Amino acid sequence: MATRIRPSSKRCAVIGGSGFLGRHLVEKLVDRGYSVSVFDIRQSYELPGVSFHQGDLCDKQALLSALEDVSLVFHCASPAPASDDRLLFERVNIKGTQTVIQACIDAGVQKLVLTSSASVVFEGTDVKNGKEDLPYAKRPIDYYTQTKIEQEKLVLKACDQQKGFLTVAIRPHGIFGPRDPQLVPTLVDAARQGKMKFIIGDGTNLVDFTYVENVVHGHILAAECLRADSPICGKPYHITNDEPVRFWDFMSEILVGLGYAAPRFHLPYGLVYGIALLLWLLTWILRPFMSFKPTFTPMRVALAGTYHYYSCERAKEHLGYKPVVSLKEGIKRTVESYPQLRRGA
Ligand SMILES: NC(=O)C1=CN([C@@H]2O[C@H](COP(=O)(O)OP(=O)(O)OC[C@H]3O[C@@H](n4cnc5c(N)ncnc54)[C@H](OP(=O)(O)O)[C@@H]3O)[C@@H](O)[C@H]2O)C=CC1
Ligand SMILES: CC(C)CCC[C@@H](C)[C@H]1CC[C@H]2C3=C(CC[C@]12C)[C@@]1(C)CCC(=O)C[C@@H]1CC3
Repeated sequence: MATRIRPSSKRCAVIGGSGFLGRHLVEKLVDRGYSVSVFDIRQSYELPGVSFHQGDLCDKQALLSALEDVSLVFHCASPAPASDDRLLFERVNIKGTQTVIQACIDAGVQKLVLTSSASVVFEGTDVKNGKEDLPYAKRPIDYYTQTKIEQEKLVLKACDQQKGFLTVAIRPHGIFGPRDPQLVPTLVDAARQGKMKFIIGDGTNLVDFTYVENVVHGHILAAECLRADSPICGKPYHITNDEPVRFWDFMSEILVGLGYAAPRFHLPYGLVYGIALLLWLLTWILRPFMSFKPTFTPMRVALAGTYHYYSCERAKEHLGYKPVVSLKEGIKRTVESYPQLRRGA
């Protein structure tokens, strides 16, 4: 009888490896001696030691060719959270994740590490030092979060120690760093349009912003700790910088670092949220006639005006996690990485 060759434990696949977090993860894995297959709907770079497989993760056959001889899979693909395409989120984050799980099982993959989000417990009201045992949001803030909840449940439920298919979910929050296409570019765009003069609320709300290398570190630790007898099987883990910061101080540091003025004038949270909701409704009604994307969506206002920071004690205890880059250093590296976004550039 032919014996099945056990895939090398240093051979892994990163689904979503062309994206912001995915690429940082791929680079670190290569540094650590892994050979990596990237599966993504697009290819955005080339790197020695990395093979690229372009395809849609909803296509099992396409996935299977990228998972050949792979023992460990990271799934960090998702449509952009700013999209309001509910069907796309459902197709990719829910149905696509079912396909990823099935493809992993069919290909004999032993470990699946999902990039979830700490927002799966966030309903638009304060979360202070939230732990992993908080219930999933009953009223998630948007379709993106709604489908991240379903996605996480699917992956954690698929964990089967008897069958040797092990899963774990990493819940990062507010990832930032070089090449991030969302946070800094959106902020600078708003500043260039003169929209960053106001602080929503009293400006004291603490939130987590997590430097991308810390998120990568959490993923790799989870993958390396995932064994049939480990307590981490089938569990979610918050990964943060462990340095909650005032939302508006963080935004101001980035803005000032890039040469823009920090916001100064306060506006009441309820008023801004109400206006954002009205605008959102209006753009939704007028969608067939015009396309207009407001900067201050209800989701962004909720994130800008409430507390949302999370405990990473469980990750420290079970994974040996400790942030490797401080918030101050992360901000410095991020600001330096965007010369094209500096004021006047
Ligand atoms: N950024 C953040 O602050 C946070 C992110 N997360 C999670 O981290 C993960 C990575 O996020 P981030 O790096 O910021 O996102 P990116 O959009 O930069 O990366 C996601 C990648 O997945 C690709 N992708 C999208 N749909 C498919 C598909 N159907 N098949 C194959 N590939 C696909 C994207 O391609 P394309 O760009 O063409 O769509 C992109 O290359 C996501 O799961 C996100 O939910 C969690 C918490 C916070
Ligand atoms: C215009 C300003 C008020 C806000 C500009 C910055 C925002 C674009 C970002 C501030 C918090 C960020 C955040 C996310 C995306 C970018 C921000 C809204 C996520 C929604 C990304 C995906 C997640 O899983 C959760 C994140 C929470 C924080």
